[in-house]
Amino acid sequence: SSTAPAPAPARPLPYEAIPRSGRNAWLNLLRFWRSNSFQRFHLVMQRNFQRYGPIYRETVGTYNCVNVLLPRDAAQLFQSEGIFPRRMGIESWVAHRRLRNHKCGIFLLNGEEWRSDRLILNKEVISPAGTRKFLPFLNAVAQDFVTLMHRRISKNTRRSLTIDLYGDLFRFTLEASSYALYGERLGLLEESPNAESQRFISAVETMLRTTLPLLFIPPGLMRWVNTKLWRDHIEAWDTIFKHADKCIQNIYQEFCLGQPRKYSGIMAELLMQAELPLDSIKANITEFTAGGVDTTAMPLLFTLFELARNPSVQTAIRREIAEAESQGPRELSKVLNSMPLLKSTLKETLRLYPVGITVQRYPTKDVVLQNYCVPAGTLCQVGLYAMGRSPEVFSNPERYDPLRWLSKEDNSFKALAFGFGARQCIGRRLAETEMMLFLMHVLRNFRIDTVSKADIKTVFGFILMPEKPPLLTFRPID
Ligand code: HEC
Ligand SMILES: C[C@@H](NS(C)(=O)=O)c1cncc(N2C(=O)c3ccc(Cl)cc3C2(C)C)c1
Repeated sequence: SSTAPAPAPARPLPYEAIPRSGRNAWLNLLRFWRSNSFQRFHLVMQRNFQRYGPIYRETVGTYNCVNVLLPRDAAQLFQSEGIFPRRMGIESWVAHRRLRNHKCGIFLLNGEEWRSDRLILNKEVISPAGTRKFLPFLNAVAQDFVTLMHRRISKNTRRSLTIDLYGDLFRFTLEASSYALYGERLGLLEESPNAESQRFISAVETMLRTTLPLLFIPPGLMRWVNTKLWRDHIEAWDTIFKHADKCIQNIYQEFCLGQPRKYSGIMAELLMQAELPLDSIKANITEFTAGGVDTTAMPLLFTLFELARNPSVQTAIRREIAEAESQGPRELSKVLNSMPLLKSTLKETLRLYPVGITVQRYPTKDVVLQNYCVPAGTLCQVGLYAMGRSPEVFSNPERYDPLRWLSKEDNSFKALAFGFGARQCIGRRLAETEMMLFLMHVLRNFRIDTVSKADIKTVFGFILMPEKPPLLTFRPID
């Protein structure tokens, strides 16, 4: 029998017809500014998707953006990113680099400049070969963290330790990423962590906190509206660059005196390859140093909290770790690849607590999203926080269930916490490896518990973070 012709796809609706949140851009900005909505940006987006549907347009100040949350629209968007994918720039960061005559790292570069640096850096930072080289460095630091916790527990008779892990996690991630980058231990996990590195950690926090209000206002205006905010921002940046410069000088000095024979970190490899000029190496290593602290510490805190309030998941992971260990001594990367549940646990944490709450692109050609025609060059972003908690995308979204990632279900374009494609997070392998090794050693040595089973409220401070850090209890496993 003749099959009826498939209905012609409806002609895409015009861009102007996309539902809009709020009418007047400047009124929006004022409202945002007054109600300090920046910190709840992820929740505002989630509510807007519930109100307007899977696509809506937002104009806040000079910022105009199309927001989507479904995997298929993310796929459409990435298909039109071109060979020089671009996300929204951060004016205030670029302004600082110009002020101090520093080069920009790949995060701030675009076009050919970005691509040439990125391809060179990929080999040492995100490639499997590069990852295998720095993996033992991360493992040593994860083991030292466990030693530090045992030392603290042995100091009290209760044989348990209840602490706010915030500060310790920042010290762990800075110690680990610095060791992988510079091949040098900062000594942050010893009794008296040195003050200079502590100052660096708080400078990264200050810089991120002061970035937020600057995101939506042109810094030219900002300098006059709120000079203290601007001054704090610049001061924090100067501290960050001074710290990174000191680490780089140490390595550069030794390198000039004689090339190290064995692998001594990402920075030394880049110096030896000499494919990037020194000022480009400095600009990128500084980004990696600062970008490797909060971004990796937060998901660890959220994972420990979720495992504390989901003891059955915690037990299942502990069993997987024991199983992986019982296969006898193997190369560490093979051990990590034999722990799918642990890897899915990280995915589950990043689904509910995506460090970067959105992924942004400017499509290079017109793209159809939710049957609307979006012109090339329009800023579009995928709301990761809203997607991760949308019942349209994930069944029982509120349930912390890492096994969902191991089911036969089609999860394509659902795990976007590290972005997508050629411009995805270059620190992805460093972060994943660091977090897996940390959790492997911590879970093998301690049972994690928490009193409060209530959800953690999150705030957006350029990084998604807990409003109040949870209190966790560590009990040694004899
Ligand atoms: C060592 C450095 C480093 C670490 C650690 C790191 N990042 Fe990144 N990340 C970067 C850099 C650099 C970029 C910019 C890459 C580019 O533009 O080519 C980036 C970009 C991203 C992007 C944008 C990707 C895109 O497709 O636009 C996301 C999302 C992201 N990171 C998420 C994360 C998450 C989640 C973590 C930790 C759980 C993390 N990052 C840890 C360095 C890092
Ligand atoms: C949170 C998320 N935002 S995103 C990229 O998705 O919009 C993110 C993901 N990966 C890395 C970062 N970084 C930082 O934290 C940071 C600090 C200081 C400098 Cl000099 C460079 C950075 C980068 C951009 C590497 C931030």
